Amino acid sequence: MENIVLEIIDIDDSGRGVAKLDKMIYFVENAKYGETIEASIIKEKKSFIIAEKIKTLEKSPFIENTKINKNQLCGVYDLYDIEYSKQVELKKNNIINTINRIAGESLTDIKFIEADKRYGYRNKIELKVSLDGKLSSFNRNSYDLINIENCVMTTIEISNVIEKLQDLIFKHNLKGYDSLTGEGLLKNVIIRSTSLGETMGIFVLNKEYNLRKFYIALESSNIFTSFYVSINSQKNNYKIKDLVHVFGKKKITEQLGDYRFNISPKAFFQVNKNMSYKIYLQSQEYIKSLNPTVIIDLYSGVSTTSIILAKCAKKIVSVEINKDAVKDAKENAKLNNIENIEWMDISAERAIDNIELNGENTVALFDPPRKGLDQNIIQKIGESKINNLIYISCNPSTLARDIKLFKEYGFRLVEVTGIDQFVNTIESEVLTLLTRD
Ligand SMILES: C[S@@+](CC[C@H](N)C(=O)[O-])C[C@H]1O[C@@H](n2cnc3c(N)ncnc32)[C@H](O)[C@@H]1O
Repeated sequence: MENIVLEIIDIDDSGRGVAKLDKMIYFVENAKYGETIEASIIKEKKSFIIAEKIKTLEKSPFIENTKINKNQLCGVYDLYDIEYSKQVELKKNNIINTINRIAGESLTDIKFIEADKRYGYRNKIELKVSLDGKLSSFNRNSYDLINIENCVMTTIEISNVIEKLQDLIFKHNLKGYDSLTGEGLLKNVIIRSTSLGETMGIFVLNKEYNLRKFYIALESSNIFTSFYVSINSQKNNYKIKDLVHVFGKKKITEQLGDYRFNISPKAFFQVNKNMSYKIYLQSQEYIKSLNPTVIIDLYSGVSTTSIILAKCAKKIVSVEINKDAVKDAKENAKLNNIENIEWMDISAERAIDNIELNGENTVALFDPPRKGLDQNIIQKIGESKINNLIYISCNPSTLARDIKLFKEYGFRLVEVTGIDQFVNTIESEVLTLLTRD
């Protein structure tokens, strides 16, 4: 089949370039927004075609000369060299089009809170290690490793850790891990930082191994405030299993406005400190306009939202499945002198059957993982007396699906706010307010 010429007019949710030709939609990996390419067809479906980029014919007019190379990205940042105003336009359109298409809305514009920093914002990173000990990151959708030089998207604290940690790994001859053979030692290096200058490190090892000398050197280098190790021998599984605390503090502390939060290694915390605070402040604005008696905070993590909203209601019910996060949350409430939160350390799906949903003036707030809400939760809320919902999401598609379902129970979409939490990627955080009479 002959190659075709495509102009990339959009970027989809998973970062692929989107083109239209003869009324057909094309998706192309690694295509830049705004460029014209030569491509070959890989797979033809009824309503779309997957194509492969052969070469760039005309460069995108939106590309900036950032001088950043792929060894400095340390992850997938499809928009890293696209000018910021275009990134904002793409993200806004992505949110608007997704909600209109899936939830049947007709939005023409939404509020969008732009990022305060283009680089140096990520407070968490996961790195892999090649067999010769080089800190690396996975290439998109594969186990291929890209050796890293430094990471332009991470906080300065994490960049400093990476530089010193690499030296120590080389000095002690630590072996990484080979995904093909399943051999080696150091599989995954997770690094977190906070704006108070604290850092946490977690090594995921392929097997038990005596690293005493390395740990002593690591501790005396003062790279990490807190350090843990986990063993996971399952082939190509890089996740944290049981954790062993090796040295330093057990938790690190972050500050948002006047609030402080202790975070344990398995607990979730938003990856962009400044922008996440804006999410919480926007939620607070919505809550203040609703003036509820009770707030039900489902998927509450270390209760960041519950604590920031605590003074706006008589009682908060905070629901989170991760028991470590709930322990942190209880400690965090004390740390911030908050006394009106009740916790449930079970799944939201189970909790929804045990929470009073028909009390006076209750608002439900959701902040689920990417897969969105369970149908049972939507049904229980839909059949309850709750008339106001705040839904925070990092995935516009599942958010839109759930909005559509809430609309069947009489809710209407009042406001949508996009927040640029994941700068230089197509992803955004989206905050919505839904109400019914
Ligand atoms: C996107 S995070 C939001 C956390 C918190 N609202 C924040 O802003 O930091 C989603 C949280 O949901 C929790 N989670 C995942 N599945 C859950 C479930 N089925 N029930 C309750 N919590 C769940 C995760 O552990 C995580 O803490």
